[in-house]
Amino acid sequence: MQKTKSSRTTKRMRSSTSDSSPPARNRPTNKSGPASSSTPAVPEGAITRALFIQTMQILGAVLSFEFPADAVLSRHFRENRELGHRDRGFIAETVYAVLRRLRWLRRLAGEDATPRKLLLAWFARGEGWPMRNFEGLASATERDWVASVKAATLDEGSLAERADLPDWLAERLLGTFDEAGVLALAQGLNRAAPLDLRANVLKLDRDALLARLREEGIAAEPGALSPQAVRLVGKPALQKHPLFLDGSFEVQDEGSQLLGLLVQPRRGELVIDFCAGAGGKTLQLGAMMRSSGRLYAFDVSEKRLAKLKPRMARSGLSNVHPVLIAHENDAKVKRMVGKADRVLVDAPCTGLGTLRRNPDLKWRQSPAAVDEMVAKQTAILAAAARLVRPGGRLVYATCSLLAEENDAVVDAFLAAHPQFRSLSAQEVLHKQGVMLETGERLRLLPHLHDTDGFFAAVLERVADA
Ligand SMILES: C[S@@+](CC[C@H](N)C(=O)[O-])C[C@H]1O[C@@H](n2cnc3c(N)ncnc32)[C@H](O)[C@@H]1O
Repeated sequence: MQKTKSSRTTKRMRSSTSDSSPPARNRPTNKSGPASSSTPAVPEGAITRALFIQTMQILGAVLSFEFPADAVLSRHFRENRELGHRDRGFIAETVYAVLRRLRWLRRLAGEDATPRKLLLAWFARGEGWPMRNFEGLASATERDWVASVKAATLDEGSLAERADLPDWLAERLLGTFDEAGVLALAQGLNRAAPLDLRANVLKLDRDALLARLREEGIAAEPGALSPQAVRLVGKPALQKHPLFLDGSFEVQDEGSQLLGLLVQPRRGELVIDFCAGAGGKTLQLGAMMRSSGRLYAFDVSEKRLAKLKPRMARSGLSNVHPVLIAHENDAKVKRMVGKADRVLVDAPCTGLGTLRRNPDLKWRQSPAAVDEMVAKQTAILAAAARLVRPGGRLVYATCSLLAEENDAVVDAFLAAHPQFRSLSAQEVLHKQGVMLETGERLRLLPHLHDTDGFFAAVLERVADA
């Protein structure tokens, strides 16, 4: 991507897209910084031509859907270190906004609209810019087009169009929700996610973390669901904060924290996090075990496991053992058959519950990808189940919203494995003070719980099986 200099600067903001470090994206304020002698003046609330072009180029790269949007943005920011925090925030927010409302924007701008047109349509209708803001950015002909977009009215459209979802996804969701439910869910998924922290209970409890943050002027509230969660009021930069560096907290969605509570590991146990990735849940489980017993972090991705290492060092945990496996039936897995007190399968999935953070996923996923995931999930769950000792617990979880990846996988597993029975997720949570009315299986939804979308089932291997 071509490098361009921008001038939308001044106020300190930041944008990081890694899942293991504090994020994240900024809300654009539509207020330009003071014009310097080297930059042309822009109307109040508008942006410079350079920033417009840069945003358009990145949007073009993202809309090829070759790579995840957060990877494209991270790479661009790495390669353009001169870009200020405010400009980064503006670019990231704008690209994400267009991805969220892509279907609507294509209806306004034309199905084959270029990134440039989509961007102009977003500023005109999504941001509601006045015509004067387009003067330095668009030609006279384009400004006529912008005026027509501003005036356009659309018919009601199909459910998928109204929900800004691909047809196949809206159809699948109709298997679980009614039309109003799909629309409410889609609206929840189109909002930006808040920033949640998890107190590392090995070092301090949630209330102590909250007090320390507030002492330093960071506005925060206790999480509504997880007793380990702190929800920040804004999105301050925390990557260099002493409490982050000393492992007092990690960034973790509050909904994701409930999965750790469903595993409910105890001191001295042998616990396996079968799909540990960069260890978001491993670290939580390790702290709940008070760094005792043995906690194996399996994953097939060397790159993801490598990201766990610095997090382990910060966390102060000494009970975590990362293990790279080739596949779910690796000999390293087989050695653990029947030995584990608890196994978590945080399965690879379509990730559709995380659309607040990864809005491009809805355009990148497909029915074929769902089928592929279901086959993988089924195989991983069966392999992981073999590790559970009689009387031990198995938790299957995804951040998908699709019944195919959730209930259907668990139902098929239970039908084929009579030695396992279902436990009530609600009861497991209630016993830990989380008074969520979730029923037998945990279902978290952004528009209802203000968390990412999660599903989890708690299973137990019967004692004499
Ligand atoms: C949803 S992510 C896990 C996220 C992680 N638990 C966390 O909290 O950060 C799913 C993980 O499953 C891993 N995976 C994929 N196939 C696997 C397999 N056959 N066995 C074990 N892990 C696998 C992926 O590499 C990925 O890291």
